[in-house]
Amino acid sequence: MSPNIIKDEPLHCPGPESEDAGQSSACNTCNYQQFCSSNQTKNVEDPDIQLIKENLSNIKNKVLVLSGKGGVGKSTFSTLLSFLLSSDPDMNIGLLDLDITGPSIPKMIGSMNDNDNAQLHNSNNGLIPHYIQDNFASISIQYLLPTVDQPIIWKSNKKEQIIKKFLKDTQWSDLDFLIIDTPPGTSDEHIFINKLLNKSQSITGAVIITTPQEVALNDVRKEINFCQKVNIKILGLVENMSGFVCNSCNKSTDIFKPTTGGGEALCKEFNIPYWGKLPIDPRLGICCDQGESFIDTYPDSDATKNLIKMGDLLLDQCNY
Ligand SMILES: Nc1ncnc2c1ncn2[C@@H]1O[C@H](COP(=O)(O)OP(=O)(O)OP(=O)(O)O)[C@@H](O)[C@H]1O
Repeated sequence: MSPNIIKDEPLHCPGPESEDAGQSSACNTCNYQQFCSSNQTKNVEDPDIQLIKENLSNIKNKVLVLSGKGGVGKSTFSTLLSFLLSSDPDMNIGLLDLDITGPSIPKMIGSMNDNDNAQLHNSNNGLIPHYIQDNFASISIQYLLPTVDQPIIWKSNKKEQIIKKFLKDTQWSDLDFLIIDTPPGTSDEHIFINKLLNKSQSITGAVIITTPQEVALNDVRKEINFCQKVNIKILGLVENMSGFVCNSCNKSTDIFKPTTGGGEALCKEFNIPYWGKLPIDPRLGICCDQGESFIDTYPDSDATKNLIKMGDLLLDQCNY
């Protein structure tokens, strides 16, 4: 029996090739638990892995943006980092929106308005990503949907198919960085991207985003453990929404008192690089809503200055 014929798998099926095959809590109710628990499935090479490897061979660095909690600023950071890196005309940047059920990248980078229909071109040669500028392209499920407000309610196997399609069929040019914005937590998308990318080429590393709140920091521990378990290097941790700097008087207020600075403490605890803080800046949300580059619009802001330092740390770690 081949794993490909497994039908009606439970919602959180780890996949027959996963290390957790047959052993996760979702497997307890599955008819194929015994089969997946056996070692028969573990060495089955997915033929798509080779195709993914070939398709992504011209991408130097693949960086995941992760967080334990939702709404802490992953998409915002992925957008800011992509705009920042692409401000160097010698850099080629791709931004992959892996948030299949809640894609927000197209709006944040200004490639799609609320009334737009799909803009992605599905040619015989694969998916043509949407170019924001000559050296900055993006791909998102949003480009494939007929309307912006269409809900996406998919079981895990359909999500895996679309993630495979993005990795296997997107016609990226030679890229220096592919920034991959993920949904919160360690869900299907993380398991698939790790399975498909780590097997085919290796992921350069992950940047973890948190806020200073204890509740977010606790979830970051799970994210760190996930990265360690699947051998993804943690490039750095960013404490977002860390303090509010008033644009009129320049005074800084710690909104999440007394826990600000928790990100740095966590980095010391786990011995991972601390990349610094991004303050709450309402102009940042407005720029993302309008699809504008915050870095270009507010080059002298604290957030931009801190982002430039973070970009330098990334370039350093990737030997640029
Ligand atoms: N530093 C900041 N200053 C002001 N607003 C911010 C900042 N960071 C993020 N935001 C705002 O917070 C909201 C959530 O950000 P974002 O969508 O990037 O989070 P996310 O972690 O990607 O969310 P999800 O988990 O739903 O994918 C957005 O409205 C964004 O504009």
